Amino acid sequence: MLEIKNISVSFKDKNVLQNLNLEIEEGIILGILGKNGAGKTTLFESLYQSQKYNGEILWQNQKLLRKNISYLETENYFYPYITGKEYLSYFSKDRLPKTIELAEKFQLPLDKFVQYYSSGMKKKLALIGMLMLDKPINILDEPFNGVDFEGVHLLYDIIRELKQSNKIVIINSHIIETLFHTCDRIVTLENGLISNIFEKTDFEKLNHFKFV
Ligand SMILES: Nc1ncnc2c1ncn2[C@@H]1O[C@H](COP(=O)(O)OP(=O)(O)OP(=O)(O)O)[C@@H](O)[C@H]1O
Repeated sequence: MLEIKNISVSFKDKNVLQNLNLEIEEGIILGILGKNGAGKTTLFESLYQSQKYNGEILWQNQKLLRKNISYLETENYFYPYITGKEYLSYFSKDRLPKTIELAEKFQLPLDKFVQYYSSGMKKKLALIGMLMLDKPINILDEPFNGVDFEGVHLLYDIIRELKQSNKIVIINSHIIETLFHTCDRIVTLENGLISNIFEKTDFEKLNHFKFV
């Protein structure tokens, strides 16, 4: 279980997260919906331990450590003169064949310098690297952005596999249909806390949902 307990984050006089609480069980794919500036990135960075916060984040009853979590950020930055294959070799070590298989499914030109990749290709490359880290908790921030039709379907399969391996996946997407398709549960982030929790059977209600 991942337990987020009374997390608060402030920037100067702005309280971005205010005593936010959330529990996520293993094998759950959780979607987060929030308006621009609602604090999703701040929450992800707190989970990733790159943002200072007040409160507690526990994984299996211990303080959550960076080694247990991976984070696919919205923007992906690469050294331009590295090839896709060289990049992935840093992550995969003993799993290079699996990595290359995934890259082939995504039709990534692995021998090209990353500087010649499109933004969708960079997203796919970063995603494969992240998957190879094989962490129990995985944050995907806008993973569908820039990814082509076939890539989206591959990503659906990958998320399904992560669920089958009992991993936690936290997804932020402004394309609600992608959340309907992938998530077991969707929460809304408003005024610094989790304002609603929708289970799969309630997703229909989100079609009419309005933020306060
Ligand atoms: N380092 C910072 N210093 C000051 N204010 C910040 C900082 N980081 C974020 N903020 C503010 O905190 C609020 C939440 O930002 P955050 O990036 O977490 O929102 P978000 O939900 O990820 O937004 P978006 O959907 O636009 O990416 C915003 O008002 C933002 O301006």
